[in-house]
Amino acid sequence: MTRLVVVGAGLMGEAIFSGLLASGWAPADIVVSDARAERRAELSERYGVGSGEAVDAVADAQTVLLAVKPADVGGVLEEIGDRLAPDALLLSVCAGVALATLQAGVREGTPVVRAMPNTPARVGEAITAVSPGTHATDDHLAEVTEILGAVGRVITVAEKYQDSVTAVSGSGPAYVFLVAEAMIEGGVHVGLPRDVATELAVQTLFGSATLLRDTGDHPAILRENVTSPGGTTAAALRRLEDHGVRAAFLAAVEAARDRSLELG
Ligand SMILES: NC(=O)C1=CN([C@@H]2O[C@H](COP(=O)(O)OP(=O)(O)OC[C@H]3O[C@@H](n4cnc5c(N)ncnc54)[C@H](OP(=O)(O)O)[C@@H]3O)[C@@H](O)[C@H]2O)C=CC1
Ligand SMILES: O=C(O)[C@@H]1CCC=N1
Repeated sequence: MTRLVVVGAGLMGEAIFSGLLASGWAPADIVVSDARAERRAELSERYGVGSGEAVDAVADAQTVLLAVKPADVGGVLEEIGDRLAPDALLLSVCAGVALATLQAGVREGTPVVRAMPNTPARVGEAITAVSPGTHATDDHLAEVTEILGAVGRVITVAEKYQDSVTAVSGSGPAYVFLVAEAMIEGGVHVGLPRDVATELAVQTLFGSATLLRDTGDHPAILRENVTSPGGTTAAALRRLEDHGVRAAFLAAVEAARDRSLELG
């Protein structure tokens, strides 16, 4: 049996299976299936993994990772839903797609887990929230935790939180990259060479995230530590508040949550 068959080897599918390879999985444990034969061939060549048509590959899979766009899920499940091996596990990372929809697309009794990872999986620093379906046991959750734990941290949440999780951590890297872009542009605006501004911004984000995670201190405390009375940071934060940055983040997360609900 193939340990993992990836159906939809785009950005997220590749991020996960390449992370698994980096963590020590053998290429022979993985088969990738994508809509385009050239993409399958390219991935097979680059990583040494197997490749094939989804409809054939899933019949021999221990776990099927579903990583196609939400709009393609219905068609893909029609194609592969009744081809999964009787005890195979379906693991979906598709935004907004509910466990009920996934379970309705496979044979009765098939274990299903819904998950929301993020692209830092590419460097082993993802955070993934998983929600087990009706027939997923602790052993299935352990298998999912082993797969997604190879590319970062894993937490379990009730399915009702998945759309909100998507809005915070699934989409979250994009918010951070936007902040990075803006900080770099700010540096260039005040006269720094672009490469210097980039190094300063990237290491500042990395260092700040590490400080936040490793100390466990509340972000407000860490922000206060940087903010000298009447100093430079206070002047900058005043401008950010004037421009409604905090409110913009609240609205953005809410919009992402609502869009996830719509996608489902
Ligand atoms: N990108 C992200 O940050 C995150 C994405 N997700 C979720 O992951 C899923 C994939 O997203 P992402 O990787 O960004 O999207 P991509 O478009 O990069 O990947 C989807 C892949 O699925 C392929 N595909 C389409 N139809 C089929 C089919 N019938 N059989 C096999 N493969 C097929 C596509 O091929 P082709 O290009 O030829 O159409 C494409 O390579 C989405 O559901 C998304 O919600 C979850 C967390 C984070
Ligand atoms: O933008 C999206 O819909 C996907 C889901 C989370 C991140 N990317």
